[in-house]
Amino acid sequence: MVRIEKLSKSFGNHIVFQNVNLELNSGKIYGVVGKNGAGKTTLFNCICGLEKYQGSITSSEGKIKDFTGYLPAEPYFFDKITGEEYLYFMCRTRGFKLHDVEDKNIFELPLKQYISTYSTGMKKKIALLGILLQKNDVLILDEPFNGVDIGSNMLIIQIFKELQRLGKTILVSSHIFATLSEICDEIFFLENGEIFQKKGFHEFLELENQLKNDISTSIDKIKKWL
Ligand SMILES: Nc1ncnc2c1ncn2[C@@H]1O[C@H](COP(=O)(O)OP(=O)(O)OP(=O)(O)O)[C@@H](O)[C@H]1O
Repeated sequence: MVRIEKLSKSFGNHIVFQNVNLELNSGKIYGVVGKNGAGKTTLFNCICGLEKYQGSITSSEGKIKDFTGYLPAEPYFFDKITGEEYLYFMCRTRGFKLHDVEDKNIFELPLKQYISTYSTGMKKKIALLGILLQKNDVLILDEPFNGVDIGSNMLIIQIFKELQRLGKTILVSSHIFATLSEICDEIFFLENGEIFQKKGFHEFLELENQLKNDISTSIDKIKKWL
């Protein structure tokens, strides 16, 4: 379990969020939604130890980075590394050797090619495959569905369900609300520096309606000049 207590993060005078308290339990899928700039990536970076913060983020299982796989919205790769080398590297960082790499190539990626030649969606898939092969207990995924083809999106959803069955913890951000409401046990809504926890079908529906209401003013405006 990951426990987040009194978490606050600012960049200079800009408060991203304040006094956030969350618990991430095993076998659960947590969604994160919020407007562009609401703080989703910043929250993930704090949990993964990539940003300084105030408050505490702890786990009874030890150091969070030792059992957490992070998929950034725009994954970074070394120059001149092939897909296959990357997957071997990712497993090596967890102290084991990767076998039968082609058999693990569920996204049918050209593993002998340099990742620098991959498309945006292919880069996301190789990064996701890397953290899946590591067999992390916690997965933090920043917009995993973005830029990925329809079939792979369906596959990713099924992978999430399988990981949940295995007792893993998933924290996932997305701008596709229907996908999140289908797969998540809880959705965290970031707004104006606060996080609101939504649980269950009715609260998800309420949140979706709230998000729809938020855009109604803009729609009224655009109708006047479009
Ligand atoms: N390194 C930084 N320095 C200064 N401000 C930052 C930095 N990183 C993020 N911010 C600011 O923090 C806020 C939250 O950014 P963040 O990237 O977490 O948003 P987000 O919810 O992930 O947005 P998006 O949906 O567009 O990906 C934004 O106002 C952003 O401008």
